[in-house]
Amino acid sequence: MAENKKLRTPIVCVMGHVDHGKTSLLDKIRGTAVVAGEAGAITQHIGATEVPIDIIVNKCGQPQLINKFIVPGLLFIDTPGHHAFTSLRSRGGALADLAIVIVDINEGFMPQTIESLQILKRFKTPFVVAANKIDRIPGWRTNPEKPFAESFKNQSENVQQLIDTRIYELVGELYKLGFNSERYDRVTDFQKNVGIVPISAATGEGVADILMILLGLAQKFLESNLRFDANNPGTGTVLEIKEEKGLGTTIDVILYDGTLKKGDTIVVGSLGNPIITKVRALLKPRPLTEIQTEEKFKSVNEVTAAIGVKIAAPSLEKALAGTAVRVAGSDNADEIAKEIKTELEQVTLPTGSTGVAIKADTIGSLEALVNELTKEEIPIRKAGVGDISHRDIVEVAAIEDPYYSVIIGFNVSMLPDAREKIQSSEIKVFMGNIIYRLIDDYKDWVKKQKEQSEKTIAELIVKPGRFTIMPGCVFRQSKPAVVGVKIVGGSVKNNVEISTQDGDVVGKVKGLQLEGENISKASIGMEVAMALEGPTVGRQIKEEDTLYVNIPERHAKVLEQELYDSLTADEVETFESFLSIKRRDNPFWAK
Ligand SMILES: Nc1nc2c(ncn2[C@@H]2O[C@H](COP(=O)(O)OP(=O)(O)OP(=O)(O)O)[C@@H](O)[C@H]2O)c(=O)[nH]1
Repeated sequence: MAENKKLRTPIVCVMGHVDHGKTSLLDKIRGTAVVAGEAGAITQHIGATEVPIDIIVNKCGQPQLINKFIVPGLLFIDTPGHHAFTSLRSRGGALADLAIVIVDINEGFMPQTIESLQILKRFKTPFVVAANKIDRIPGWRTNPEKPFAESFKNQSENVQQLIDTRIYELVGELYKLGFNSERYDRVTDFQKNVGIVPISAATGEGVADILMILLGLAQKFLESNLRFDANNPGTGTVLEIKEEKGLGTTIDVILYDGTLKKGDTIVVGSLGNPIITKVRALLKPRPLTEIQTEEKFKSVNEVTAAIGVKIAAPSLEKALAGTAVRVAGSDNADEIAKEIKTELEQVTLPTGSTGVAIKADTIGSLEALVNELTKEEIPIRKAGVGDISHRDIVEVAAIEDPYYSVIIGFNVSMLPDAREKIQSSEIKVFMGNIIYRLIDDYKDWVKKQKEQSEKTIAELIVKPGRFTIMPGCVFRQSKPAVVGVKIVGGSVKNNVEISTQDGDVVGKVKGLQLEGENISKASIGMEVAMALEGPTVGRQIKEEDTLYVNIPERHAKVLEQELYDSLTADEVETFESFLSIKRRDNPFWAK
C-alpha cells in the first residue's frame, strides 16, 4: 500500500455523441443525479468526481482485489458533450489519462463518437468503449447493477445474438478508424485491442466492468506516467471561477501534477497578465461528491495530484477558466507568468471588422462559440470573456448594420448598468447556456427580420404595371381624364405615376373603379374605369394607347436586385419592357 503514495489518481473523461449517455454514466458512477437539473440536459462544464479504489472494487464485487491495484482510485472529469465543445474537449482529452467513449448500442457511431476517437488517437489516450443502453435492446431482461457477463447469461439466445451483431458493427466502425477491438471479455491483450463493454447507464449493468477495465488500463499503460515526485510544483487547469460566501473569489482546479500547499505562491492565467497570488485556503471535495454542485468542502493543508480542488486566494477575480495554474518557487513566478501568457496568446479568436459581438464565461467556451459561429459563416466582430458590460452595449449600439447590432452571450449574465443601458438601445441580446440553441435563435431572428423588412420593402415599392385605353371608353377628356382601361401586365394602384411608351411621365392615377365600386388596385386581366390627373385625352394620351406604371429609378433598382425572384411571370415581362424603354436613352438607368 505504501506504493499507492507514489502513483497519482488517473484522470478519466467520458466522451461521446449527444444523448448517448455521458451524464447518466457519470451519475451512475458517482451515485448522484445531475441529469435532471442540467440545462437542456447537455453537460457544459468540466466537473470532477473522485472514486476511491475501495468503492470501485466493492462495486465490482471483488473487494479482495484492493491490493492488486496500485492506483488510489479514478478521477472522472465530466467533459462536455455537444460538438460545440470540440476545443474544450480536446483539452479534456489532453488533461485526461484515460477515456470512456460512450456509444448508444442501438444507434451506433455518430459524428461526435468519431470526433472523440480522433481526439483520443491524437493524444494517444487509452480508452474503453461503453456500448450503452443495452436495456433498450428488445427482449433484454434487466439485472440491475450486475456485471455484464452475469447479466448476459440470463438473456435469451436471440438477445445474445443481437448484442453480438451490434458489437461487431461497432468493431467494424472502430476498424475503419484504425482501432482493433473486441468485446472486452474476449480481449486477451488490451495493448492491441480496444475493449467494448456493453452497459446500461440506466440499470447499472456493466458499469462495474468499465471501472475494472479502466483500473487495468491505468495499471498497464500509465504506471510510469502516473508515478510522480510529490515534491514537484503543483500544476493544474482552472475549471471554473466562483464566488463563495465567506471565501471571496475562488477557483475550481484539476491538479494533475505535483503538490499544492496552503501558503504556496501560485500563478493563474488571466486575460491580461497572469495573476500571482498566495493560496489562502485549499478546499477538497469529499469522495463521491461533485465539486460543482456540492458546497460542503473540507479545508486541507496540502493536496497532491490528481485531484479536483477549490483554491481560495486574493486577486482571483480576473482568473480565466480553461487556463493553467502553477505553483511558483521563491524566484520564478515572473518566468512562469510569462510562459502562461505565451500559451494563452496561442488561442486564436479570429474576429473581423464587422459581425456580431460575443461573450462567454471561459476561454474554452468562447473558442467553442467562435468555432460554431464560423462554421455557420456568422462573422464575429469582437469576442470576449466575462459578463455583458455597459461598455459592450455602447460599442454594439454604434454598429449600423441591424443584423450585427447584436450580442450573443454564452453562460454569462448582464451587469446591472448594461441592463439599464440596453433599455434605451436597439440592440438585440441573445443569452443562454446551450451554444447550438443560441446560434439557432440568432439565425431564426435574422431570418424573421429579413422577411419582415422584405415585406415592408415589397409593400412600399412601386410594382410593374401596363394597361391599354379601350376604344370607345373615354368618359371625360381631362381634369381628371376618365377612361376605360384593360390591365395587360402586372397591376396598377391608386396614386402611381403613368408613363407613355416613350417614357414620358404624363400624370397620376387618381381613382380606380370596377363596376361602379372604388378599388385601390387593378390586376392583369381586369377592365376598370381609371381617373388620370395630368393628361388630356387626345393630346398626351389617346384611345388604344399602351401606358405603363412609372417605376421610380430607386424602386426599379430594388425590384431588379432584391425582389426580382418574387415577381410573377407577367410582372417580369412588364418590368423588362418598362426597363427597355428607360434604358433606350440611358443604358445605366437603375443600375
Ligand atoms: N434506457 C436507457 N436510457 C438511457 C441510458 N443512458 C442514458 N439514457 C437516457 O438517454 C438520455 C440521454 O442521456 P444523457 O446521460 O443525458 O446523455 P449525454 O450523453 O450526457 O447527453 P449530453 O449531455 O446532452 O451530451 C437521457 O434521457 C437518459 O435517461 C441507458 O443505459 N438506458
